Amino acid sequence: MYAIEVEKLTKIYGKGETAVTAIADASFQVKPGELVAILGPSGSGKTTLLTSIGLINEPTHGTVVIDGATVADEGWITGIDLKRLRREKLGFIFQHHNLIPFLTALENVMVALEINNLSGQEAKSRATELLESLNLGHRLNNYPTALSGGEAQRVAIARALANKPKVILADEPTAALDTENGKNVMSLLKSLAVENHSAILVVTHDHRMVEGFDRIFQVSDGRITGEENSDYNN
Ligand SMILES: Nc1ncnc2c1ncn2[C@@H]1O[C@H](COP(=O)(O)OP(=O)(O)OP(=O)(O)O)[C@@H](O)[C@H]1O
Repeated sequence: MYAIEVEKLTKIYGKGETAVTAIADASFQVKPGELVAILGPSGSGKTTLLTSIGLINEPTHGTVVIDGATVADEGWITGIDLKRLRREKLGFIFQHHNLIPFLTALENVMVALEINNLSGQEAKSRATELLESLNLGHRLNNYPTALSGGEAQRVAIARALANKPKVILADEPTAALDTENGKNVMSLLKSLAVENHSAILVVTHDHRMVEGFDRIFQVSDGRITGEENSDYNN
């Protein structure tokens, strides 16, 4: 079974003369454990593609299937609990970390677990373990303002992975980082694809960050115009 199946996905913002087709007829599948990059210039539709798959942005046309569940077929399927699916199946990593400023690193990760009904002590152990595996064991009780950009982004990654989602969607996760921290975040995502068997879709406009990805989609003007595989190097 595929982790993500997208068939003729189209997203049009607005109506009439001001309508913008941000994504047109995108079709592809991603297997569990696959790491896929979406590359393309600003405004080409990368974020729209991700938010449509991430059940945030209702597709105008086409089908979206997440982990075997059809969630959109010419619009959201009524009766499906999108919030629950998002919570249980998806991990979202944004360009800026979006950590909750008044919670510590540990608490930021625990919140994600508690929303999924993991109790206090269990949530604490799992969050601690995750943060330690990301070399943040010494930062558990720090607030986001006391973390470096790379550390905060790793906390956000821990939070996105806390519930072992089948699908991880990352929108420019390295944009706020220097090259070295950016490469660290990418290699972390790679190892998590392997260990958790999650499908990972990463939007970027930085060619240097996509070494070792299984596949690379080129997006231009709302269309997937090309696909390269892992021997891509730049
Ligand atoms: N909420 C919205 N309402 C109207 N138009 C939108 C909206 N969001 C995006 N667009 C338009 O859709 C197109 C694709 O935008 P999108 O943000 O998906 O591109 P992107 O490739 O992610 O860009 P960037 O790399 O700059 O983040 C652009 O023309 C944009 O102006």
